[in-house]
Order: sequence, then structure tokens, then C-alpha cells
Amino acid sequence: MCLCHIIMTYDIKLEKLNHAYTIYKIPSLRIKLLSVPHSSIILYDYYFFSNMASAIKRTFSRAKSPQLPKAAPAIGSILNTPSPPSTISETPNQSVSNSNSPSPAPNQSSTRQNVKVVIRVRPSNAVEMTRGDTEVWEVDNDLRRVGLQTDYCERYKRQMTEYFFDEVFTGSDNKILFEKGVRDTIRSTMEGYNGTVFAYGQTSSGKTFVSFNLYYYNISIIRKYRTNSYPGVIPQAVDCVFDYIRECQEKEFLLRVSYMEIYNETVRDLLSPETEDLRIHEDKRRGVYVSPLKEVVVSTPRQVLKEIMKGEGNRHMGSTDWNERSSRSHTIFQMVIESTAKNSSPSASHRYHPTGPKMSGASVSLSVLNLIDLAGSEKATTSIDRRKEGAYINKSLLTLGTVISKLTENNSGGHIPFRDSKLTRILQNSLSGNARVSVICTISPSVINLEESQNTLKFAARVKKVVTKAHTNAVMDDKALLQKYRLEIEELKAKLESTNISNDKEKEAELSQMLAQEKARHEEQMMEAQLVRTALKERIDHLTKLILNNNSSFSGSPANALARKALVEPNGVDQTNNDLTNAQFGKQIADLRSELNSKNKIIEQLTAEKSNELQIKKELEIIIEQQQERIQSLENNGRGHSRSGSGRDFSNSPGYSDLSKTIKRQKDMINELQDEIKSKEKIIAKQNEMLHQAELSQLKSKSANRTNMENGTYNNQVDEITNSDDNRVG
Ligand SMILES: Nc1ncnc2c1ncn2[C@@H]1O[C@H](COP(=O)(O)OP(=O)(O)OP(=O)(O)O)[C@@H](O)[C@H]1O
Repeated sequence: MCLCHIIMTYDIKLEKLNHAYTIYKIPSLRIKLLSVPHSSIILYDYYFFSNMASAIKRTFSRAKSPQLPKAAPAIGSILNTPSPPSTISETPNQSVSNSNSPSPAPNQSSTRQNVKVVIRVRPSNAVEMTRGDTEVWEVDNDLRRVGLQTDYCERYKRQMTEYFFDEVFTGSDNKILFEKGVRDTIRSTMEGYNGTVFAYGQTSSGKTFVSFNLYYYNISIIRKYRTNSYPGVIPQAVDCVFDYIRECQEKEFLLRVSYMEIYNETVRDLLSPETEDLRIHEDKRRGVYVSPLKEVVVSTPRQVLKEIMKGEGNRHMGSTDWNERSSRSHTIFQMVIESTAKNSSPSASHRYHPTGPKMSGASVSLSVLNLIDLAGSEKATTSIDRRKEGAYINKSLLTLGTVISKLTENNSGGHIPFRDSKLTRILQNSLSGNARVSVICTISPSVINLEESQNTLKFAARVKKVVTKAHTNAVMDDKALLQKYRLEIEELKAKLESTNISNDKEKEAELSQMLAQEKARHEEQMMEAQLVRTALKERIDHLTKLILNNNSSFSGSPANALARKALVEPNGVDQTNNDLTNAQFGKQIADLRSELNSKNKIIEQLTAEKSNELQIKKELEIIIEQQQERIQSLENNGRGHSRSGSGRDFSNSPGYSDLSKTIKRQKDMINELQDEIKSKEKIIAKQNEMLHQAELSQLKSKSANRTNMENGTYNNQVDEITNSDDNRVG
């Protein structure tokens, strides 16, 4: 048997040699020493080497050692260094048993389980390094032990303090921390148990680094998440959830997320910061919950991270004396997971019926995952605002501590002050039993923070004693979103089925679709024809109006009006001539109109001539009348003279005979004029008759062309026109 020493050395201040690490006895191996020149190692590399050491150990243990001891012996004993003078060992029963036996498999249902507690001692930060702070904590991954360094205890005569937890880590590797400390809790949640993960520790101890690792994510660079070396627990949990869903063959899931913060004892919705008056409620079914709280249904990890980033943008952060970007509020990122068996459609009796009520369906499992980043406890700070925030933070953390103590003290249902702070009230479900809980406690390595770190470790040891008994939450609940969506899908499927029962029905549907298309096409054509008709009607109306303006006698005649109507609507209804094309029809109408127009013009002319001659006739008649009066008076005068004894007879005088001749001539002229007027009247009458005949013949030829025209109406109209004795000239 030979001794294999793997010794990791690093010098954080580049001055002194610090730790001697894990030493194993590994048979048949001759590695004596792996020494690292201190000046070439930076802090980051230290963790790499530290992890490498673990990897080497694991490899050796698998390859060479049939049985590596589960817990390596204490460092001092192997190095044969004297044991510390005295030791306070926080190894509660549960804690010890838990650290030595693996946590129960997550698929065990309703088993009593201790809260899983993980410790992370972060590396010294720049300030601590610059100050040259001594690192006081030593961590043994295998022993799952964190304790004060022996050197330090000896030098400063301090009591040796050591704690044992489920997992202890140093460095920055969040992946291994997640794998060992959190993964089971997340997977339990996917199986229907409530789960809660929270980070606890003093300000600047690395809670946010372990939960979010915001320094590597910021809102605009979610994409970088995949390449980030230290994704926090929350993004890893999100990945774990979706990995689980991908792997799970038999279930389907629905996820919704919400994100809230407790700032100065006020609950705020980080996804909907404008929402006011968020309250904590409690009912038997849901336990303690916050409302109204915005919930977003999510279907990809990216979507979840986007929501987280959105919420982070609204979170209260501030610069403290210890942390440039300190979380000034507790945040709770909540994911509700609904799941149901993949082929579990609503039972037969509950199937959708179009007329029936909507019924409950298959059982849905509903679990809630809380991922919590607590604000850090802190000592007095210089800023007034920070001091107020700090007071609220410290008070709520104190209450959390008290609640945990009470839970571990009696476990018997005595009064536990959950209601003393919003934080403990919201965590009530998780802490009081029905949840699997992982707590990550973070501490600073520096001696400056020794007291705070010890408090954190004491808190961690108390939490470790809390026993929970989670059970799966199956609900037959229409309110479960998954169930609602399922029912809706069922309804839609049923509707689809009812319209698509058999092939015949399919064909029928096809036919009716074709018919519908044909109908639509026909309607389209009708519409087009209608448009042409309307255009023609408008044109006719327009022309008719022009005729009305130019020839009032045509428009004034009822027969003409009827004829005009018949031209447009020969059936009394608006009917298209099926034999004549629209263009032919239009042309005929135009020809007729122009023919009628020219006839009307002739009539107008004749009428004007007639009235002119009538006027001449009238004037001649007046002249004749005057002449006759003169003759009469002349005759009377002649007769009077002769009677009076003058004995004169003018009838034989030349003046009298001239006058008589003139009168006769004028009378002849009048007679001639009268004859002429009569002949003009005859011509007008004839023209009117011709005009009338032209109208009739036009209508009749149109009538002949309408083969499918209904009998009666049109002919009646023609008869009406024929019989109508309207007021024609003459
Ligand atoms: N394990 C780690 N490895 C490397 N750097 C770390 C680690 N933990 C914390 N840090 C760094 O330390 C600083 C403080 O960490 P963080 O903000 O996570 O502390 P916190 O406990 O959340 O503080 P607060 O309560 O004030 O919000 C950050 O710059 C962070 O990057």
C-alpha cells in the first residue's frame, strides 16, 4: 500500500502557501505530490484545480479503489497534526444521517424528509483580497464538512467549530452545486410535489451569484446563458424542468410563471409592477398564495428566462457598503406545474357533449416550485435608505430564523409565527410540511465576516433539522389550466368529429364545398351583370333626362313615359334581354332616340311655321274686317245720300269697285292661308303619327327579340301605348 498525496496549493495574496488538501490512500498508485507554483495560479484557476482534484479522486476511486471511504478521515488525523483543543460539532442526528446516506429518491411519495442544506463558501472577493483578509473556513466536500481552520483556531485560541451538511462547496461552480444540492428537488416538483429552493446568507456572500448569477446574464444577453460557465440555480432549474418534460413520455405539462418581491414588507408583482395592493390569501385547497399576481404561461426555457429578466429589471437593487449591486428585496420566482397522463382524456361520462354542461376531466397534478433569492442580512450601514431597507430585511430574516427554530423545537403544531413577516407567510406552505426544500447557505471566507458566517451556519444547521412530508397534489379541477385547455381541445375535436364522421360525410362536405364555390362564382357573375345593367340604366336615365330637357312634350306624355319605362323595364321588373347583348340593346335605344329626336325637330319646325301662318291669317282677317267695315260705311253713306235726295249711288263709282276688288283679293288670300294652315296641320299630324309608329315599331321589334320574356306585361304596355290617345299636336 502506498500513500498518494494530492496537494493543491495556491496563494490568494501571492504571498503565502495556504491549504493542504485531500489526501487518500490509494493502493498501487505512486503519485506523491502535485505541486503548483503559486505565482502562476489565479483565483479562478484555483477552483479549476480544486475541481480537478475531485475529478482525479473520483476517477481513481472508480478505476483503482474498490471501496473508497465515504467520508475521508479528518484532515488532521491523516496528517498526524494534533487535534484542535476543543470542538463544537453541529451534527444533529438528521444532519449526520442525511449526510451519510443519500437523500431519498425524488419519486418516493409522501416520505418524511429533512430540508436539504447546501453550504457554499465563496472565494475571497477583490476587496477582501486587497485588504488581505484571512480566510478562516475550510471545506471538505467528501466529509460534507465546513469548519474553522485549525490553524486559525490554534493561533487565536478559538474553539474549533465544524458543521456537517448535505453538501458543502467552495468556488464558483454552480453546476455541481445544482446537481448535488438542488436537482432532486426540482425533479420532485415535476413529479407533483411542491418544491422550494432558497439562498440564505449575509449581504455579499454570493446568494444572487448562486441563484441567478446576474453578472453573467443581463437582460439583453440571455443568449449568453448557454455559454456562461456559472449559470445560477434558477436558470439551471428552468433547464431541468424542460429536460424533464422532454424525457417524460407518459405525461403532458402546462407551466405558468410569476415573479414577486417583498420590499420593505410590501409584496410587489415584478412582472406587472403597476399592480397594486397584492395580498396574501389562504384557502384549504391552495394553501397560502398571493393575489392578484400576473401569471404567464410559458413553453420554452427562453421564454421563462425572458420573464425572469423582465422581473429582474423591476427589482429593487442598490449599492451597499458591502455589495455594489445588492438585492434589497426578497424575490420569489414561482413556477406552477400542471401535469396529467398523456392519453388521459376526460372520462366517458365526462366527455364533451355539444348541448351538455362542461364537465370535469382527468386528474391533474398541480405543484408549485418556489425559487427564492433572499436579501442579505447586514450590519449597520451608512446610507439612511439602506438602513431602513436593512431593518426590514433583518426583521424578516429574524422571523424566518424564529420560525425555523420553532419548527425544529416542537414539530408539534404549537404557535409558529408565520404571520410575523410576509416572507415567512409566503414560505409557510413550504416550511410547514408539504414541500421538498433545498436551502443554499452562502458565506464569505473572510475573518471579517466570521460572526455573520457563523450565524448563517447556525441557521443552516437549524433548517437542516426541519422535517417536511411532501405529498403529491392531484386535483380534479376545471380551474387547472391544463384541464381547461384539454377540455377545450376535446370540445373542438368533438365538433370536428361531428362534421366529419365518415367518408360519405367527407364527400358530402366536399360537394357542398364545391356547390358553395359554384354559388359564389354565380353570384359574382350576377353581380357583374347587375353592375352592367345599372350602368346602362344610368346611361338611359341620363339620355332620357336630356330628351326631357330638350323636348318636354315627349316627356310630358304618359304614353311616352310608359314607353320609356317599357324600354328600360319591359316586364315591369328590371329584366335583361337575354337575346340581345347589352351593347346591341344600347345601340338600338340610341338609334331610336336619335330618330325620335329628328322627328321631333321636324314637328317643331312645322309647328313654328303653322303658328307663323296662323299669325298672318289673323292679321289678314283683321285687315279684311277693317276693309269690310269701311265698305259697309261707304255703302251706308251712298244709300243715305240717295235717300236724302241727293240721288247719288256710289256702288257704281270707280273707288267703290276698287275697294271691292281689294277686299275680294284679301278674302282670297285669307282663304289660301287657311288652306295652307290646314295642310301644315295635316303634315304635323302625319309626322306625329310617324313618330308614334316609330316608337311602336321599335318596341315591337324589341318584343320579338325577347324570346324568353314573360307574356303579357310587355304586350300590354305596347297596347297601352297604341291605344293611348295622348295630347299629340293636331
Ligand atoms: N462563488 C462565487 N464565485 C465568484 N464570485 C462570487 C461568488 N459568489 C459571489 N461572488 C461575487 O461576489 C459579489 C457579491 O455576490 P452577490 O451579489 O451574489 O451577493 P448577495 O449575497 O446576493 O448579496 P446581497 O444580499 O447584498 O444581494 C458579486 O460580485 C459576485 O459576483
